[in-house]
Amino acid sequence: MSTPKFPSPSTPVSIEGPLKVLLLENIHASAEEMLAAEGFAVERLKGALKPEELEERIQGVHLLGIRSKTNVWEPALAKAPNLLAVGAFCIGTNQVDLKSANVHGVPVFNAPFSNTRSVAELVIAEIVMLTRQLGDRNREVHLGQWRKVATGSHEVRGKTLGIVGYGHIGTQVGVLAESMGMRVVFYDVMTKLPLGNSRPTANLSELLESSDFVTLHVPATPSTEWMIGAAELARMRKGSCLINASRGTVVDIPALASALKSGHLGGAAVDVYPTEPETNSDGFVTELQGLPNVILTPHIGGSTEEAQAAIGKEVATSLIKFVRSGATTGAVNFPQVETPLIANTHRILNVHRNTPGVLRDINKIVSDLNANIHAQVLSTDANIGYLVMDLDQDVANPVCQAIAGLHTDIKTRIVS
Ligand SMILES: NC(=O)C1=CN([C@@H]2O[C@H](COP(=O)(O)OP(=O)(O)OC[C@H]3O[C@@H](n4cnc5c(N)ncnc54)[C@H](O)[C@@H]3O)[C@@H](O)[C@H]2O)C=CC1
Ligand SMILES: O=C(O)CCC(=O)C(=O)O
Repeated sequence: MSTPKFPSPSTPVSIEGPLKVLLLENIHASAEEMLAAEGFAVERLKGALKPEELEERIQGVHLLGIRSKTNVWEPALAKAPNLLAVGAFCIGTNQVDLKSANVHGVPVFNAPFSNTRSVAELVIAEIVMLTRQLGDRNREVHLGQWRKVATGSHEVRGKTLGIVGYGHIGTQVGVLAESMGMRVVFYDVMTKLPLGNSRPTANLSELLESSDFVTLHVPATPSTEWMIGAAELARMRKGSCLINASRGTVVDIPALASALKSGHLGGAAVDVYPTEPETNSDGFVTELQGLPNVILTPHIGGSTEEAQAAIGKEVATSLIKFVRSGATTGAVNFPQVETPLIANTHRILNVHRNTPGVLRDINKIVSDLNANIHAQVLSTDANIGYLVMDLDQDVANPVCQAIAGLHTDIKTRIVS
């Protein structure tokens, strides 16, 4: 295992004036309202930032909000010693280097199911659209062409839907599909409770071979990278359809384009791509453009007003709780601590390298400064320890300064 790249601060996090928040990618106004109501200085931008732009803009920022398109990697984290937390206003967190964020003492919060239903509903719509070739019929009539045909159009009732990744979204899709009379099978690396009449397949091949529609709902991980390539597409039934609203790295697009051009697949709906534009004004090119019965959408699976408003509130709530009390419950990359504030104390939040003797050194500082500990909670993972400590108000500041000077320190601040 490679040695993590820890930062070496010697002072507590600098917070002078209002906390600085940078929200990117048109995050819903509900988040800005909540964060501004806390007295934070919020800047909200419409688009994503390229890595080099982020490295520039992140300096001095305390809270960063992103969606799926801004990559938060080590070079940016290294330039943001005051960064307290990242809010991913979405489900996926593959765009953040979670390990780097962890060793920089930066918890990453997401919204694990606020847009789940929106994705599931889009997928259901696409199943019907694909089987009735609605995209093509719609385009033709707009162009003044009248092609009233039944050939190749089917009802979904009685057809088999194969769901790859039977998590939050996959299960919702399954429940909705059964209500339309579809037979549902699923494949997941974990053992999952089958909802309704759905049943698991023994492996991915069995699912591909037995489904009329295959829909993908896996996260972007090394195990899902290009998991649907030429070999997997060849296993799918002739005339069947593929739907990908998961991540662009899951499907080999050139292989999908070949399977569609050859007529092996009857159609596809694709919402996510290996490379996506950063803003709505950038152009976009994919090999799938212009192919018959192919629905292409611009990563809008979770883009409904309901989902975005809920995500804005959910992630802003996590960020505010973390700022005010250090609560890390729900952070996807951090030891979990949530403990009530104690009146008339000051709270020190300390992230440190998880090496032997750190707690001894910290407690020696506390003891040397004759400070009384009202509460102390430590939670650790392989690389870091996260310590929440409530002290008498008059000693908290010198204790915080001294802890930040330890060679094991990563990030320290006071909540008062
Ligand atoms: N198009 C869009 O706008 C949106 C896309 N997404 C994407 O959808 C993904 C899934 O979201 P959720 O259902 O909420 O996640 P989830 O974590 O609830 O479910 C994912 C499931 O995939 C399974 N899985 C992981 N690796 C697998 C593999 N190699 N083979 C088979 N199964 C595997 C997991 O065990 C889990 O059950 C997200 O990670 C995100 O990338 C999420 C929201 C919106
Ligand atoms: O709406 C977005 O920005 C991203 C949606 C998504 O892909 C997710 O939630 O993981």
